[in-house]
Amino acid sequence: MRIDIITIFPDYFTPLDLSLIGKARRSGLIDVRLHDLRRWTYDRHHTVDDTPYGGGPGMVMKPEPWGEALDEITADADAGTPRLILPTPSGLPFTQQDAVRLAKEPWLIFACGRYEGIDARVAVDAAQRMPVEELSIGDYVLNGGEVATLVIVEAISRLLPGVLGNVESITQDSFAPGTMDNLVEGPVYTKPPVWRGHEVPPILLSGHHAAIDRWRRDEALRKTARNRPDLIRRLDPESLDKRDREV
Ligand SMILES: N#Cc1c(-c2ccc3ccn(Cc4ccc(CN5CCOCC5)cc4)c3c2)n[nH]c1N
Repeated sequence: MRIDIITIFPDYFTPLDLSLIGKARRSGLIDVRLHDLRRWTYDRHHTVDDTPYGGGPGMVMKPEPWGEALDEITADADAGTPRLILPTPSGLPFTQQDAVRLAKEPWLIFACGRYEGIDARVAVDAAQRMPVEELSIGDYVLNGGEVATLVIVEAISRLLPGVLGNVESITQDSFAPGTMDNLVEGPVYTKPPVWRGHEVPPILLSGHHAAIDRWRRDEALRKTARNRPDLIRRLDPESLDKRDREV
């Protein structure tokens, strides 16, 4: 997968040099290319913003640099057609299902806005040449699209074959379609068996795998009911067995 990221703060993305994503980049599994938007400005101050038409608070990102940046980056005809991802507070909620869907894309471009956002014509113009998605990572306000892009890139990259050593951890993920029925994960434990007087639940040391699986599902149901009752309501009643209903 090729990922192009356009931003005025390229240094925000040094975390993509680290850990499993950094390893995937070095092995060629993921081709991440960072672009400083100011490269497509020509005034002395490398201006990327201006006052909003119609008044209002803050500044808006000018369309010209974005248009030229996207033109140059997408001119690479050999790479096929990219999908442009625009993080924004007003975007569609980004979900695990979106991560699964976008992980199948060969080429993504992320436009990281700042200030009060990017001139709306940039998305309209880009949509004439490629699919464009406005996505939000949650109902809280950030200062720009960089953190959201890091979140989305990590959620997608970890699903790519070869990036995570342990494929099973993907299938056991919360929100992963299928296996855990979109339940959140229950508590996890490791050695020592007793720590500061706190014991690991004995069932986990029993070696009875069917009982352990049952206990884990019970704990996932309990935690989901406590922290995410909205997910419980969405569960297909057919997916709950008699024991589940007793939890
Ligand atoms: N994904 C994601 C995000 C973002 C996000 C993503 C991208 C950009 C680019 C600029 N910003 C700052 C910003 C703050 C507030 C507002 C709204 N105001 C606009 C003017 O009228 C008042 C209301 C817009 C832009 C961004 C924030 N925040 N939270 C998420 N889940």
